[in-house]
Amino acid sequence: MGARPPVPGGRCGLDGTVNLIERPTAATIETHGLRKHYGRTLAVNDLTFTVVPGRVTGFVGPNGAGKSTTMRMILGLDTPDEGRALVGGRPYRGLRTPLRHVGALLDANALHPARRACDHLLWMAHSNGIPARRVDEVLDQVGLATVARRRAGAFSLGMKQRLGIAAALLGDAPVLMFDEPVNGLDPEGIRWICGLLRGLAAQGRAVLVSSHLMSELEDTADHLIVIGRGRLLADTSVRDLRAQASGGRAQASGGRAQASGERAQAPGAQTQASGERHGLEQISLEEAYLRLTRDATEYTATEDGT
Ligand SMILES: Nc1ncnc2c1ncn2[C@@H]1O[C@H](COP(=O)(O)OP(=O)(O)OP(=O)(O)O)[C@@H](O)[C@H]1O
Repeated sequence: MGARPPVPGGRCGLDGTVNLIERPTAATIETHGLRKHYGRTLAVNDLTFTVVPGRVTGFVGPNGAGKSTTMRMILGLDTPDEGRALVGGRPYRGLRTPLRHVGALLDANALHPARRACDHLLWMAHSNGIPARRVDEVLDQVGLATVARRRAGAFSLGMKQRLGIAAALLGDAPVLMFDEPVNGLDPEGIRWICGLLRGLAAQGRAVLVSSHLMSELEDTADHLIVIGRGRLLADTSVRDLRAQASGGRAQASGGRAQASGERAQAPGAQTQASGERHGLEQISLEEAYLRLTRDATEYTATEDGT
């Protein structure tokens, strides 16, 4: 079925729907034994995890760990050498109207620079049987309503991120996936997206989000998939990861541990049951993450940067 071109009228100029009936998928992402090489680089190595509905799952790992590759395989943009990825129990490539099943932002620059923001979204909506009124709704939701008719190529990185998020929201999908969505966003924008992610999960959607900003994830994610060198290092709740790392710190407490304990006292830090049990101050999620991934970090700078 071909996409219909936009017509003038209204803020984004359209009202029309292409109806494609397809059974909605469940709100899950599953990977089973995913493996992917690029030449001699083993980017993803026997990766199995499930993202469940109703919570924000952070997808974290050092640079080059394989997060983007995994997300591309989930979206059928890369083919695994082994294993499979399913969205709502089905392979992405088998979905006729994929935006209705999974909304994703992988690369904010993946847009036609000469196309107006609203037209970019209208084409996506048409090809996925999504009512055109959703375009105005999502532009409002991401704060781009006033620049809807501007060419996307002239957008700043932060504006492109918002447009990418709008595209992900377009299909009202039960599964959402964002690859470093806070890149380029200002502090207000970062706060906004953290709230948005929590809200989407509270509606019962499965939300998978990669980020290097552990402090933001600490307040946003309920669960973490941690990978390093393509392998699964942890599939754990945020609470358990911090509690476990804090337990480990008890054997090696010192000045550094004291410092991280102080940080955990900051507003917003969660009280951890096991920490209280052992009479420990909790370390931050960032510290827990660094401990977990220190042997799986490929690219580290020397201390003085030389
Ligand atoms: N198209 C490609 N061709 C060759 N190698 C690739 C390609 N895409 C990824 N890789 C390699 O695969 C590995 C995993 O990369 P990937 O981008 O998935 O990691 P990442 O966890 O998303 O990293 P970052 O946090 O830095 O974005 C890296 O060694 C990377 O160089």
